[in-house]
Amino acid sequence: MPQEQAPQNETQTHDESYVIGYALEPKKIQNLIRPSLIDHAKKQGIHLIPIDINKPLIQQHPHLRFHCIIQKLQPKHWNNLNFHEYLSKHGANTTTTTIIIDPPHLVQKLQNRVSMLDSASQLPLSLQNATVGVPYQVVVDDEKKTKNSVEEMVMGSNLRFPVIAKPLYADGTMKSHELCLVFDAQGLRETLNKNAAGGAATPVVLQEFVNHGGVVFKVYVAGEHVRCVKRTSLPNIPEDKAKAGTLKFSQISNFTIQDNNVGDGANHLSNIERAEMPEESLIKELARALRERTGLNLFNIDVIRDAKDCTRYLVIDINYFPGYAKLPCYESFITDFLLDCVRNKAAVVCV
Ligand SMILES: Nc1ncnc2c1ncn2[C@@H]1O[C@H](COP(=O)(O)OP(=O)(O)OP(=O)(O)O)[C@@H](O)[C@H]1O
Ligand SMILES: O=P(O)(O)O[C@H]1[C@H](OP(=O)(O)O)[C@@H](OP(=O)(O)O)[C@@H](O)[C@@H](O)[C@@H]1OP(=O)(O)O
Ligand SMILES: [Mg+2]
Ligand SMILES: [Mg+2]
Repeated sequence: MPQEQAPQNETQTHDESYVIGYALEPKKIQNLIRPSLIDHAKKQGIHLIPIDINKPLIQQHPHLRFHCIIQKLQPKHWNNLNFHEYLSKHGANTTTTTIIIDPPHLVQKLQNRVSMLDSASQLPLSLQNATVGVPYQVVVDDEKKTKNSVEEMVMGSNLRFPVIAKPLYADGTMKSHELCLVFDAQGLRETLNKNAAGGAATPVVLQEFVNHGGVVFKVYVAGEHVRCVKRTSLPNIPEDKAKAGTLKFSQISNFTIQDNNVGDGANHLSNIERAEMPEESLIKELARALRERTGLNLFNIDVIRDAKDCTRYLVIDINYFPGYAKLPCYESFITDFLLDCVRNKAAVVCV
């Protein structure tokens, strides 16, 4: 359907026909809004319409009434679009409500690796004897770096090497995904002193590295819909094999076994194949609890399982609006969520 043309029943008459806008950056559109999704959604009465993220929404698609809008936006785009102006015309206090999925102030909490994990700490979850927690972590900012020696930082906390240094701000930039495994005090000194061109400069979080068998469980959440998949992770670091210095890496869970710089390819494949999935009830409870804690609908949770204690799960990362297209049959996963939003508006938290 050309962008300017409204779906035939655009003036909202047919119960089973809905207009969903997507306000996304070009890369996300390319990854997510594939013809297979557009076709599948259309068969369920959902028309997916692109929204230009660089101009006010009120100036776009004058003949369309959006039932719902999904978005992953930088603040400047949020300002450009001026949803508030649009909502004052089509918002909650009018008869033609448009719902915008997930408010930016809640999404922002996932863009800081401290507030992100706060939502996952002390979860009241203990199913089949399994517990879910977060790794121990400390923040090092410029002030702390100047005032304390590396030895003081480590000795003064419960941190033990190896640690992972992660940029504090997980704001979607390439830099925010540049992580560093740090094996000793010298490695930490180097990591903290890197300049802008050299990776993890402050502010960073230093997070306890937990051996977990080289597999990360990615739990994708879209409202009440939940799917868990296994992906590549860092291999175990044997305690008796002392390593020194640092190892930089980025977005390792996207690596396949063809990527030859992640340990031994064959071992990784079998690690992933062999790893048992967490109990479904645990995954569902975790997703439900984090939906409640974060107030968000669209996110994924990276979870690892302690290699020493298979009942101990740890949330290490939460991402807003992740790469759903990596899920098998993601088309129905996304469409079912959108149908829930438009049919049962009370079930979603929105702007
Ligand atoms: N505390 C930890 N212990 C062991 N491994 C970890 C830990 N934290 C992260 N990792 C490994 O590093 C990878 C990247 O870490 P993390 O998910 O925090 O980074 P990210 O850049 O935010 O990732 P994403 O691409 O999912 O947004 C994880 O998938 C996991 O393999
Ligand atoms: O597409 P985007 O730019 O949103 O990238 C997201 C990426 O999806 P993609 O790999 O399909 O691109 C996600 O991968 P999975 O967890 O689903 O594996 C994850 O890395 C997010 O953290 C990224 O969002 P960011 O943190 O950078 O905002
Ligand atoms: Mg991650
Ligand atoms: Mg992340």
